[in-house]
Amino acid sequence: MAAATLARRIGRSGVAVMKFKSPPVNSLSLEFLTEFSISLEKLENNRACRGVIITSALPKIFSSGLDITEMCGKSIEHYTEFWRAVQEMWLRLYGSNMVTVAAVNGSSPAGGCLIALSCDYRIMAENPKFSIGLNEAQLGIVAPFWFKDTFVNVVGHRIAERSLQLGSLHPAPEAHKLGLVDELVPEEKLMEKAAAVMAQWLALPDHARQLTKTMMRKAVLDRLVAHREEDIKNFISFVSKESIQKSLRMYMEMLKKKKS
Ligand SMILES: CCCCC/C=C\C/C=C\CC/C=C/CC(=O)SCCNC(=O)CCNC(=O)[C@H](O)C(C)(C)COP(=O)(O)OP(=O)(O)OC[C@H]1O[C@@H](n2cnc3c(N)ncnc32)[C@H](O)[C@@H]1OP(=O)(O)O
Repeated sequence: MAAATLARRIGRSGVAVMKFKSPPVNSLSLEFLTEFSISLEKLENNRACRGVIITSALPKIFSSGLDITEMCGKSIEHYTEFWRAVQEMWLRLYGSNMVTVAAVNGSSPAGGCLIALSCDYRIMAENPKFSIGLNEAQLGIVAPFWFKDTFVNVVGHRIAERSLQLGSLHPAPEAHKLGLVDELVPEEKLMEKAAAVMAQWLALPDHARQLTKTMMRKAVLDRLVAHREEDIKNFISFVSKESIQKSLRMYMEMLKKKKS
């Protein structure tokens, strides 16, 4: 891979640590997503690995979500490849047999939030400047049904409905209150806490935990598998609309202006 987006390490405890490292904001480009999926596949196939902690090597940002430039002014072929890579990443992570813990050490909008939601447990740094949520509506786009399903499975229908319609980004304390993250800890304690949670989950026999996880997640995973091609078509037709392209361009401009 051209860019070193991820570092991973499997300790004697059978736990890998994956650190997102794609400056400036760990946006999920096609290359990043491909590398992430391959890394997950390798860990999944490694019998020595029973769990993975996902965090960021960058200060203040866990992941800024899907790389918006991948959805602007590109060809149908590119959109197809990109969206398939997004689907693949989610199918691997949400369907993983490993214990997955997100150590959310920075802001995590949209696709970044999806990664955290797809893990078994979320611990977030208790910094109110860090926020997390599915804010797609704020960009004038719509979270796909499997983003929504993943969200509903974590926080329940009512909270998900309100949060999705408003495209809310919840500061860490609010995210904790809503159940979007399981725990808040001081930033310097995040990895220590993630390791402790991991040890607790790994204390159970793998087969019982894995079968239970499959039972809880299968319906949602199967729904995307059954409608994968249709979902790609929907993405392409949605993102190809001039009105959507305009919204995305304006959002990127707003991000740039914010700096000046
Ligand atoms: C009913 C029919 C339904 C059909 C539906 C079918 C399909 C669905 C269709 C579409 C769904 C698509 C789903 C998308 C999910 C997503 O993930 S969209 C991405 C959402 N992400 C965001 O909104 C985050 C935007 N970024 C920020 O808020 C901030 O950057 C930050 C993360 C909080 C960091 O702030 P900070 O001040 O530290 O940094 P800067 O803002 O200065 O950013 C630095 C640099 O990075 C660029 N950038 C930031 N985020 C992104 C990104 N997501 N993609 C690409 N580039 C990004 C930013 O522009 C700066 O660039 P520079 O000015 O050139 O330095």
